[in-house]
Amino acid sequence: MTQPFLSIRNIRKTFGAVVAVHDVTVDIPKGEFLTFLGPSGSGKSTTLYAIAGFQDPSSGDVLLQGSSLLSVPSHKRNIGMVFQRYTLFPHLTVAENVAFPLRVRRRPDKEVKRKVDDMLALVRLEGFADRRPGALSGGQQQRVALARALAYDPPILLMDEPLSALDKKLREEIQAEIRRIHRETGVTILYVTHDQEEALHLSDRIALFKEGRIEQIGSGEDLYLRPATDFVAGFIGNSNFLPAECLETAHGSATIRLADGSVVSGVKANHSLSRGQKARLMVRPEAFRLTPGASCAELAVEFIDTAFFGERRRVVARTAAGQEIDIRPTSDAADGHGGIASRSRQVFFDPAAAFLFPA
Ligand SMILES: Nc1ncnc2c1ncn2[C@@H]1O[C@H](COP(=O)(O)OP(=O)(O)OP(=O)(O)O)[C@@H](O)[C@H]1O
Repeated sequence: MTQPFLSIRNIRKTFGAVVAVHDVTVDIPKGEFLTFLGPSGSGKSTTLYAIAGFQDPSSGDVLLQGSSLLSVPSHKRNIGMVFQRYTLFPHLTVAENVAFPLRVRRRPDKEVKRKVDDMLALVRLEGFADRRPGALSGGQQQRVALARALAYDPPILLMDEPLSALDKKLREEIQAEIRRIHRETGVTILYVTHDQEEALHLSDRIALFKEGRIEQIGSGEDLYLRPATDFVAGFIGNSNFLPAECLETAHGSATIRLADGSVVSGVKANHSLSRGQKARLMVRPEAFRLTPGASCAELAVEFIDTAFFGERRRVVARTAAGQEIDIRPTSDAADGHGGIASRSRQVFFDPAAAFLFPA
């Protein structure tokens, strides 16, 4: 087997009685864009800091091409870093900021000048070389931070919520830039965010953290289409969880009773559930249809509200059991249903596209 480029082995980190990271293991191939996603306090930053060398793990190891980094001081790990808060030196110009890591490494003047020009071109800030950070927008400052982090060609770039201080439009713009820079440089990126859209947009793979552990790791598609647990299903994308009771399971398929008394068979069940066990059926809002289809299950609802969102319409409905659910039919499928409120009707879903989890 080929040796992984970067290997995080059973990292655990405690602060007194607090276990920030329980046990995190992940192998990262060279050139991958891996995102640590998860709610606040789930251990993403602590894991990143163990790789950066800002915090020693209580146990476990971090290996770069097979060699442990733990005894290497942070500034000698050759890892670029970009953080949430702009960490530029305010008294230095943009060019001097970008040159800083090269000056520290005593690179010749000519090389420094060339590299600064290249980096400013990479982040599209040619012409800003002589400004000071205070005269730049937040987005421009983060681009300078990115240029500085990449100036000495580190093999790994760590980014901890680098866009969270920016507004939505700017965030999306810089996300596209980060993708381009990742493509052009081939640098291995580990990125921390609690924003699932950002994670889906940027990453080759996402490691979803929960309470100091990785709950599931895979492509955005894996996590969305094949969530291993109800936590993953609830965190990635939108979801409706309908309370259910398991009536029968066989060969990965279950028959269940929903709270309104209706019985649904052919539900995909990856977890072992026994007869009578309480469960939760997860149906994506876009998996509901307004017209029946082959082998679709039906659910009696009342439409409460509906709004137009371009390609899709959002419908809020209430089941006969009194639960509000979110439905996102395509707008053309919803044609003629748009203005209907407070009317009882059926909605339909394919049981094989729904997920059953233990309650
Ligand atoms: N220096 C510290 N001392 C004590 N507890 C800490 C310290 N650093 C982190 N923690 C705790 O460890 C847990 C994990 O924190 P961490 O910052 O890794 O989470 P996170 O997933 O990055 O969260 P966020 O998205 O809010 O930054 C939290 O409960 C946090 O309070």
